[in-house]
Amino acid sequence: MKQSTPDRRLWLKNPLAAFTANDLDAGGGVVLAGGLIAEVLAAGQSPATPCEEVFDAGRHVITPGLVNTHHHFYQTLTRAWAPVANAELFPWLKTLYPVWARLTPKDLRLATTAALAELLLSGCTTAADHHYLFPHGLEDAIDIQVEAVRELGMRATLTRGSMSLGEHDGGLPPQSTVQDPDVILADSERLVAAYHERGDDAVIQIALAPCSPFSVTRELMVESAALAEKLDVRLHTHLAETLDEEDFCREKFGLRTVDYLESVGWLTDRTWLGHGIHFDDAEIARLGAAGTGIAHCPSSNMRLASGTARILDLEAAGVPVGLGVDGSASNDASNMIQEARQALYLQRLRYGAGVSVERALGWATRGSARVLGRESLGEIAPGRQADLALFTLDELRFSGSHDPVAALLLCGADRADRVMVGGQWRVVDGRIPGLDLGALIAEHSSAARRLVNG
Ligand SMILES: Nc1nc2[nH]c(O)nc2c(=O)[nH]1
Repeated sequence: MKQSTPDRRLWLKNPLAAFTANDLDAGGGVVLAGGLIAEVLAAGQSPATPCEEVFDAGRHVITPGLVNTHHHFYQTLTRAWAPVANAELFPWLKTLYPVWARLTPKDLRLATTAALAELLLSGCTTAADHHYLFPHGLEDAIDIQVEAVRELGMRATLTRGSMSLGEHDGGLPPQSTVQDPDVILADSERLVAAYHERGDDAVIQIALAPCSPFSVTRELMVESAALAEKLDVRLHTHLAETLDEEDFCREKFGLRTVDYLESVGWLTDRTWLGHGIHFDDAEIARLGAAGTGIAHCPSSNMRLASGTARILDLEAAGVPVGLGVDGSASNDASNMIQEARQALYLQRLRYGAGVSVERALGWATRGSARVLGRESLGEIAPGRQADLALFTLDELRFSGSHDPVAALLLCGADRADRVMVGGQWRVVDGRIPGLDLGALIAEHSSAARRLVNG
């Protein structure tokens, strides 16, 4: 497979259509050089200087690489598991924790690769993961994930998740799944030193991610915020996902969720929150003033019947909004282009049919990049990273469609034909070069069976 090299310019010429996530017209295509977008050409324009390589994009709709802001990769091993198929969050978690506690290093490697491959094939170039289970033998969970990300050539924000509030102390998770806060904080510091890259072209970033109000002590939230400040990394947690969680916060801390967030020093623009559903008007205004981001997870929120996030109100208040597929035990897919469709339709139910396809694609691209603090991603503009997804409309599902960009979501695109990360092709003709998908599916499925059967 021919890859672009720093000294060669590649012109993706005359696409069928392009969504740039800004006002630029990319009808003439995009010129890439040195891992960056060098030029965005309006219809009829040619590159300023000749390009060594030209790719005819006449069959392709080009978008920025999609960015996923919330996931739990390991949960690909517990998709569509009958005991929790019809459960809401708290019983769902309580049934799944003991299963997840049996996770091995091999399971996590397979689950991470499966999740990343599925995301990549759906047009996703940057993925955030929230890994919060570190059973005995899996202390190096994030190290395993780093390897898998590098093998697939994607970008990732891997969050060092944690649980420290077990059942004995009034929390939800079994005692066997929680860790000592000192161990959590020391490992967090180690991971940032080992892997966190800074700069526009960063491949791996690390963030700190105590799991949720009902699985983490107040003290760990405070100490994680202080550590994130010291190390200058981002903070992530679940918040305002369900009314059960709201009741828990009131009973345990005597506070509503946003008051709790503020009381532990997390109401800042360093933080992004998974879900963010149950906020009142005043809380939305406070989140907007603070610049705290939201990972909107529509499929999961419908699957677990958690509620509908007030995304347009959040955006109007200044909250950065991106999309997350959430863990694959509550979606149960890891497909970013489908998630954009789910977001479009769920938000139309709340706000009406005026919510546009472009707005939903904007959440999946530029919005998500902003939520992860990665403004060099998520947009087709000169100087941005050359992370792109190219979709064809050759399948039956698109036949008879007219507007190619609208067709992506309205006709239900589910797979990219080509995906590029930092100027390198990572998906070609709908396949990931070098990945034996059949073998991965066989091994991953067998690991999943072993895991649930104990
Ligand atoms: N959707 C999810 N919500 C969660 N809260 C929590 O503490 N863990 C989870 C999770 O895995 N998924």
